[in-house]
Amino acid sequence: MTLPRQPDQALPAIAAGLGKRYRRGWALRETSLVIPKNRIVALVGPNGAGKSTLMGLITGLLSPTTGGITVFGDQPTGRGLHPAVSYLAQQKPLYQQLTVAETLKLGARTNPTWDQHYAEYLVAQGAVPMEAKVGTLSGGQRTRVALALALGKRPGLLLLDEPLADLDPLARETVLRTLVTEARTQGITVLLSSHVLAELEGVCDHLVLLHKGRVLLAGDVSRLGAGGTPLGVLAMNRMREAVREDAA
Ligand SMILES: Nc1ncnc2c1ncn2[C@@H]1O[C@H](COP(=O)(O)OP(=O)(O)OP(=O)(O)O)[C@@H](O)[C@H]1O
Repeated sequence: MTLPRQPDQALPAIAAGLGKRYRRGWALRETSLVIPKNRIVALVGPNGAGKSTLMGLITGLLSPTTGGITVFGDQPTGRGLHPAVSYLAQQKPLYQQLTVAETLKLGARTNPTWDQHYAEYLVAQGAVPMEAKVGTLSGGQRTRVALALALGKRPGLLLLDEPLADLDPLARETVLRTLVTEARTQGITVLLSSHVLAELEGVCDHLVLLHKGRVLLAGDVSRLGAGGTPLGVLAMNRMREAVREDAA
């Protein structure tokens, strides 16, 4: 079994001080963030707030216009993902014609830190048949395979860009429960973007709230909501405040 990569414990998972401008304007401005390790982070904000852009900068698929970003102390190279990072985008990167077993084999071929036993265990836990073609699986089963592919790499940081959007509420809950268990037991930092604040409640212990390309709130939920305010209420209150400030 391949041992999980152990990022330097003294370094944060993500440290950023940057801006990102597309042709149409700034998607992120003066974004300053430090995300410690071993957190399950809710990345939330309205449409167009800059969540996917931030994910793209962390993966190195995008590069900052100003400033910089580090992931476990390293600057993204732009030549593929950091070895300790797994990224699961909304459109799950799976080949419909491959079987689940062939999909995992591909994971093994492309990831030096691949843990086949662990990936098979995650698939089996979801009762997904190994010989089934990916194209014949249900949405929930496909998400389970995509998650096994992402976690089989044994990442230190897992980025999930609205991965549960096409699942029914029960499947969402099951996948989230698996995710939290694995993140907690394996010491994985997870950055999870979602519009459904309620489903992040009790799952995420750290909040990053973006609005119009700015960080409105960032930190551990226990610290931000000192009186035990739930994550969803914290985020909604701060967003309403920002809308009022914009209107004033
Ligand atoms: N490739 C691109 N070219 C030009 N503008 C872009 C590009 N990608 C994003 N943008 C713009 O940057 C801003 C932030 O977009 P981004 O996709 O990061 O937001 P988001 O928070 O992920 O939104 P959503 O919740 O709708 O997915 C938006 O104004 C968007 O129109």
